[in-house]
Amino acid sequence: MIRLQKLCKSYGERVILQDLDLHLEAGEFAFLQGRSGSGKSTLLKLLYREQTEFAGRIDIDAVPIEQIRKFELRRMMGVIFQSFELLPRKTVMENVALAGEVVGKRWGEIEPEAQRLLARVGLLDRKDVFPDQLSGGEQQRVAIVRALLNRPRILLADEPTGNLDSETAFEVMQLLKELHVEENMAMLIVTHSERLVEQFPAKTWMMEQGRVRVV
Ligand SMILES: Nc1ncnc2c1ncn2[C@@H]1O[C@H](COP(=O)(O)OP(=O)(O)OP(=O)(O)O)[C@@H](O)[C@H]1O
Repeated sequence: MIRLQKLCKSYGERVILQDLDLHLEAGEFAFLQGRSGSGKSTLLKLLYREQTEFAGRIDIDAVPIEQIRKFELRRMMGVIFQSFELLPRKTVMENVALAGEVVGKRWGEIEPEAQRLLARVGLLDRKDVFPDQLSGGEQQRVAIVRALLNRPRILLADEPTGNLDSETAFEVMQLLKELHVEENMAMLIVTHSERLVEQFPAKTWMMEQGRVRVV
C-alpha cells in the first residue's frame, strides 16, 4: 500500500530522514514514535503531499506518489491532526461535508455517508452545532468523520490525542482501532504517548536520528 524506498528528506543542510525503507500494508495499523523534532510530522507531510520535495521513492499501491493527482490522493487518504482543524464558522455537518465537496461529490452522495459516520461516532444529534460547542474529544471525532467521509484506504494521524486528557485519548484511540477494522483501512498514527502504545499493542515505527526501526 505505502512503500518507502531510500527516502531522504532534508531542510537545507539538515538531514531529517535518511534512507528509509518501510512499508505499510493495506489494512495495517502502525504507530509512529520518536522524540520531538525527529521528523514524524515531516514523514506524514510527505505522505499527504504537503511537502513535495524528497529523494528516493514513495509509492502508493505501486504508483510513485508524484504521479498521483492531488484529487485522487484526497480520496485515498484521510488525515487528522492534534488541533482538530475544524472550521469554526461551519457546523459539524458542514465541516464533514467539506471533505466530499473538495473531491467533487454531490450532496446526495455526501449526506448519507456523513450521517452514517456521525451516528457511528455518536454525534449525529450534534450535527448542527458549531465546533466551539463541542468538547475536545467530540471535535476530534468530527475530524475523524471528516477524514473518513471519502472512504479512504489510509488514515494518517499526527498526534490525534495530543490535546486530550488520558481518558478521552483512550476513547479516541479505541474508536480509531475499531474503525480501522470496520472500515478496513490502513492507519499510521503519530503519538508521544507510551501509555497508548502499551494499551493498544501494534507495530511501531521508531524514528531516531533520521532512521526508523520497526518494533
Ligand atoms: N518547513 C520546515 N523548514 C525547515 N525545517 C523544518 C520544517 N519543518 C520542520 N522542520 C524541522 O525539521 C525537524 C523535524 O520536524 P518535525 O515536525 O517533522 O518533527 P516531529 O518529530 O514531528 O516533532 P514533534 O514531535 O515535536 O511534533 C525539526 O528540527 C524542525 O525544526
